[in-house]
Amino acid sequence: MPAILRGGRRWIARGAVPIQLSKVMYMKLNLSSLSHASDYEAAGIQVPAFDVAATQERARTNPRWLHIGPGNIFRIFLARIADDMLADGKYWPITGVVPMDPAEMEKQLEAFDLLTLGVILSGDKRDTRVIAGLADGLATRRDGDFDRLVSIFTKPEMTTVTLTITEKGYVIQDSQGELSEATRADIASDPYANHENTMALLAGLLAHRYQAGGAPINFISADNFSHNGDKLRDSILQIARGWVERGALSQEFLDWVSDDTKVAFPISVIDKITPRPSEEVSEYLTGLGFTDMGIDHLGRTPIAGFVNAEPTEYLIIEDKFAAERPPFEDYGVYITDRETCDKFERMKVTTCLNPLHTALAVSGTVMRFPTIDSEMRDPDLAKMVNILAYDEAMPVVTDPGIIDPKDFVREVLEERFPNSALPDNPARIAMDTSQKIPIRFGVTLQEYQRRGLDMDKLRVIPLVFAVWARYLLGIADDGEEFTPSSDPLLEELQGHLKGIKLGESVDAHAVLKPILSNANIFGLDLYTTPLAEKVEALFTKLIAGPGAVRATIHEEIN
Ligand SMILES: NC(=O)c1ccc[n+]([C@@H]2O[C@H](COP(=O)([O-])OP(=O)(O)OC[C@H]3O[C@@H](n4cnc5c(N)ncnc54)[C@H](O)[C@@H]3O)[C@@H](O)[C@H]2O)c1
Ligand SMILES: O=P(O)(O)OC[C@@H](O)[C@@H](O)[C@H](O)[C@H](O)CO
Repeated sequence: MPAILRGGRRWIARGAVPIQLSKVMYMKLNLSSLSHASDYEAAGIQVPAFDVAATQERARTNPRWLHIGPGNIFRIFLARIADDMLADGKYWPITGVVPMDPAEMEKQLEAFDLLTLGVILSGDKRDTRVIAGLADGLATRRDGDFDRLVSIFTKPEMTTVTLTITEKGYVIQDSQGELSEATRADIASDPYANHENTMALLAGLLAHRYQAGGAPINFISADNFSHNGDKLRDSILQIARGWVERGALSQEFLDWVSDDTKVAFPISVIDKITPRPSEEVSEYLTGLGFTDMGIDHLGRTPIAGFVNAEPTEYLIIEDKFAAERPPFEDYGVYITDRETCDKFERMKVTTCLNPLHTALAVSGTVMRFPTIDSEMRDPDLAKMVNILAYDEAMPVVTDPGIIDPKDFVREVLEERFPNSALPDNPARIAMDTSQKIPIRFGVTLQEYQRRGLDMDKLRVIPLVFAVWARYLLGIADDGEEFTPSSDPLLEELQGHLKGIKLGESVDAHAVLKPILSNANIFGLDLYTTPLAEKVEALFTKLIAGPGAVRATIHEEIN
């Protein structure tokens, strides 16, 4: 939203109500601009309530909390919690570690002296704040940074590692469930080396820590999947075991990593819809006077000095720690027993939020909806996710006690997804769908099987699987091409569907069998359920020609 000059004063349209700034300001987000706090205040932007430069300097030599994958959710949620702690005099600055492209560290974080502008969007309100919880930054693939990472990792006072590296960051197997070639190469290599795969990197860093005395440590995965801490532990242990089996490390090291009083892997659930940076928010910040809040790209991924998100947030962590940790519970985080985490996770990740998101992601992309909220204004799509939530998912939800599932799902369907201020693109959510399905749908299907519930009644779950298969063709419902979001199995899956053309007949069973029978994708072989046959029939309808996706969804849910 551009700034408007009126009588020499600068006005910014903020929602419906223009706010007036006392003077025109042009600034960049960096440490030096923080010394002009009045400029920020004039623009209604909250600034850190502590000495950021001094904290950053101290954090380089006195690290306490390491975060791997300092992307958007981290910057607006965990880093904000750390900022709040620092403001209260609790010394928990974060050292961010970029495990992939060092350009992410340089362009998205270091260019802004590690600061982030957090913009919370709801209705016509935008609450903007400078977040300074990230106090040091490393990129493992940058010369010299790995050595510094080892030195930080071996310090006993650095007791907590958090992660937001996406589901695929934990995967050490191939699509057939065998150890991947890259993992086998890591196991064959020097444990103490700088490994590209994050699981091997962490296993190797633990070897360094053990060698340096083995101070206890906590690993908290904050990625969106079932039993994230267990998966993290399992991947790290498999690699560590491989090293021990070939004699590169001692059994004592493996015993230490396996001992949860020494190395703890609590499970967690994190919830805050954090879309990619939006052009509208970029323009709004530019209108406030920032000259560096444009959106750049790393490959296809948009990056920016700001993060936009919804106001709602939940973080639930299992009370299982081996070492001193940030005082999370004083900052709105639930520290609770495993059962409560489990139930919350089942509610959020496997039933009441993330599966609905994936349903909207694949159908919205194929039907070319620009945002999730615009899909929620479409009666068919809104009805589709309502059926999915209330009729198909809710039967397997158990109340976690800390929030009533009925309230949670109502908030998701009536407030959070329809939030028209939140520019969330279906393509973001469609990323890595093959990795998400086993968690977002497979867990529910397994629960149906376990409880002997009737799967034949399911209408939307098979429809979503069929729309996903249709999505993989890379042809939108208008008959024109689109580029599917990245997914580690994209090429393999598209290989099975090669040659399919809209309007031409196809043997749906033959082309879909290799996909629908893959228990790694669906959590079970769909041919052991009534669903495979339904998916095949739906897929045949969905490829009947342009407009068939819209027509099939309409027909199935009405
Ligand atoms: N964005 C949200 O709404 C949201 C909400 C709740 C939870 N999460 C969880 O957080 C994760 C990150 O989301 P985000 O929005 O911050 O994404 P992002 O793209 O902004 O950040 C992802 C981070 O992970 C790193 N990464 C990506 N692939 C990796 C790999 N294979 N190995 C190691 N590191 C890798 C990236 O370098 C980056 O630092 C999600 O996958 C999800 O599990 C996101
Ligand atoms: O972040 P991902 O890629 O695992 O999933 C995409 C979205 O469904 C997800 O990010 C939600 O926005 C989030 O889970 C809300 O808390």
